Amino acid sequence: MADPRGGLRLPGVPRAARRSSTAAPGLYYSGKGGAVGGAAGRYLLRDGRTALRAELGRFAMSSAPPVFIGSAEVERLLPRASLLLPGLEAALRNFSAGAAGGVEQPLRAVVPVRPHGGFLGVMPAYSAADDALTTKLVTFYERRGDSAAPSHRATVLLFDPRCGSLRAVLDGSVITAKRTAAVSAIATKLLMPRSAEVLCILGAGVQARSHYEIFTELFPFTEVRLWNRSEQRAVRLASSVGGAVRVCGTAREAVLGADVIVTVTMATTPILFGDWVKPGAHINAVGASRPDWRELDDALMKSSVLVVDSREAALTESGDVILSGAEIFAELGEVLKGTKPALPEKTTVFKSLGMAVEDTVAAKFVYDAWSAGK
Ligand SMILES: NC(=O)C1=CN([C@@H]2O[C@H](COP(=O)(O)OP(=O)(O)OC[C@H]3O[C@@H](n4cnc5c(N)ncnc54)[C@H](O)[C@@H]3O)[C@@H](O)[C@H]2O)C=CC1
Ligand SMILES: O=C(O)C1=NCCCC1
Repeated sequence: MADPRGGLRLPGVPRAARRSSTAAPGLYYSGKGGAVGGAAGRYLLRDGRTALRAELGRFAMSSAPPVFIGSAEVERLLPRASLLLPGLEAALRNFSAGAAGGVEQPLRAVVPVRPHGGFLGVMPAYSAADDALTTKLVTFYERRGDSAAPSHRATVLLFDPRCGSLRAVLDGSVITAKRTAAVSAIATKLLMPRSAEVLCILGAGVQARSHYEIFTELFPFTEVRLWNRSEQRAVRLASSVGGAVRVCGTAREAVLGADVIVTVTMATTPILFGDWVKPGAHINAVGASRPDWRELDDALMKSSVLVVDSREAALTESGDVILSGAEIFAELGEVLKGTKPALPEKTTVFKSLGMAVEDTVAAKFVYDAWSAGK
């Protein structure tokens, strides 16, 4: 089987039944070379042998079979984060419109896994405008050192909103990387100074790459600077992206004079300080998603115009917002709608925590592209 994530286990279907069955409706895999079938099509088996058990038939008839869309396929169907911009802008506007916007999105539940320094986030949302219903399950673990294992892993479940049946299970890591960077790009378009030349990225992981990609696609920066706690990782990222990137030895060196700054680290104490920041710069603060974690210091938080994705989430989850006591000026959706001004001439901070409805938009985009046979 080509898809490295392997198969989804069907509830109530013994492994033996899955191994010895074929020619019946079932679970679909979309990985390249993976296998299989249309709506009434074949059931994929690890060894491709015969005879479907009765319980599998019963399960499969109860609803259309879900498709599994792995990371390589999500990447293929969503090659550029910028494809999400119109859908995300609409979703942000709708979210900030309250009930009239048709976005149902409770505050995410975050379960600490204390002995292992990890967290599980559960992020459900329904968007009436998209008629799409999803839940993302995302784990994030504070790294030990700078190990190569991903710190974040995610899966998105996409349901048929008409009846609640599961339509698709999608890799959520690519979706998370791209939708987060796209939302930062939306904030940047609205809030950055008029002539922005220097981009600075603090952090060199998954989000650093996705932010680099969309920011250099959309904006004409003349210089890109990168700093990471471990310089080796910054050098690796810089040499893999294809464009010119200056790796800086200190965060301060990277920040001084920058017009747009992106913080995408796993830091839990400030790595960006107000007295380094050029007046009028725009900052996308993407990390520090726990109430006691920080990326930005109090001076920067208090002296900037603060825009957030969700007020409720910022006041519950963001250490930078809660511990600094900074006042929230607007939600990004309010600025998009024009009910709050953008103020690009001021120093601005967009505090991003990530919203479930962003995953809804991205998952629907990927699923629709898959359904269209792209
Ligand atoms: N706002 C949103 O929608 C989302 C936010 N995030 C957050 O963005 C941040 C980056 O995520 P990824 O790139 O996926 O993580 P990653 O693990 O791929 O990269 C994290 C980077 O931070 C650096 N780092 C680790 N500990 C540090 C410390 N104590 N101080 C300074 N640097 C440190 C690492 O060297 C690495 O370059 C995380 O805080 C994550 O939780 C992630 C997904 C969505
Ligand atoms: O929105 C997300 O997805 C995440 N946000 C904060 C950290 C974990 C993932």
